[in-house]
Amino acid sequence: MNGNSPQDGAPLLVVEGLRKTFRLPGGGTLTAADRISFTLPEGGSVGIVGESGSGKSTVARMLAGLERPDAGSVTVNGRDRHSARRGGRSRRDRLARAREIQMVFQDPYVSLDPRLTAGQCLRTALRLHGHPAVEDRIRSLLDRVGLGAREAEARRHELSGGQRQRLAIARALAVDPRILVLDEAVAALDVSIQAQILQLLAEIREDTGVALVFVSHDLAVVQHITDETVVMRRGTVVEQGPTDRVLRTPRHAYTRLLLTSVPHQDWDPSDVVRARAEAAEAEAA
Ligand SMILES: Nc1ncnc2c1ncn2[C@@H]1O[C@H](COP(=O)(O)OP(=O)(O)OP(=O)(O)O)[C@@H](O)[C@H]1O
Repeated sequence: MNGNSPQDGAPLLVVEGLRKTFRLPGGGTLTAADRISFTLPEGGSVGIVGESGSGKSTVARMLAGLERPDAGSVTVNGRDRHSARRGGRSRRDRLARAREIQMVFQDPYVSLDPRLTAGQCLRTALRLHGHPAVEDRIRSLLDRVGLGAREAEARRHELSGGQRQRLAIARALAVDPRILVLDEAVAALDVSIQAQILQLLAEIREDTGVALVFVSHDLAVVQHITDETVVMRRGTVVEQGPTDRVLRTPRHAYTRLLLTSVPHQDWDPSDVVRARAEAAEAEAA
């Protein structure tokens, strides 16, 4: 991993009071995220869960620096990622910031250059960040994510969805990030491929010590890969804590609704309707 080690005992990532409000085309505003706070230790893993529109991607984008918060701060290793500098940021600053946090999206198809083979894609990422793009390094990155010599020569349309996501993860890892933010990174994959990618991410975390921020609408997905979970609803955090505790003994009616919505043996969709009514009641109270 690059960079310095965190100051004694301090979390690697500290998110404090983040807020983002968008102007709507017809006038008016929408607060997509408000008062979002959590921490992530070095090598830790946190899940951000909630239904569609709850503000998860907005938070992920603020972490990665793709969206500027209206309030609050994102600090990595004690350094504020959004602090304004006179004259703007230099290219070097921007690249250094990108190396701290890398992001993997739901659909890597759009973010992969159709002209480049998988090997060339990694070479480009390494060069951009000033790493020597030596063949050994490219091969070991591909190997790290379970891609071989055939895939190294393939372009994006010649790779399966799972292979494309493996390549996107390899590209993110090319710069030795401290933190990977994965925004619905397995949502578009078949369940069996999802399991393989989740297993791969767990191994990468174990081997490299990279910390994970796992954004998902699916509680079953965060259950296996995160230590802590943050539950978002309509732009705010309704519950957060150790994943085991949140999933076993949810305190908020909305978390119970999310849990009830996960299909399982003897699952009855009418339970979801009931849980939704309870969540609405709890909100009105
Ligand atoms: N650039 C934008 N301009 C206006 N509104 C936006 C913008 N980006 C997001 N929103 C709105 O902010 C709210 C939160 O969106 P966000 O994408 O963060 O939610 P989400 O939980 O990630 O949902 P999904 O999983 O469906 O992407 C939504 O109501 C969305 O329409």
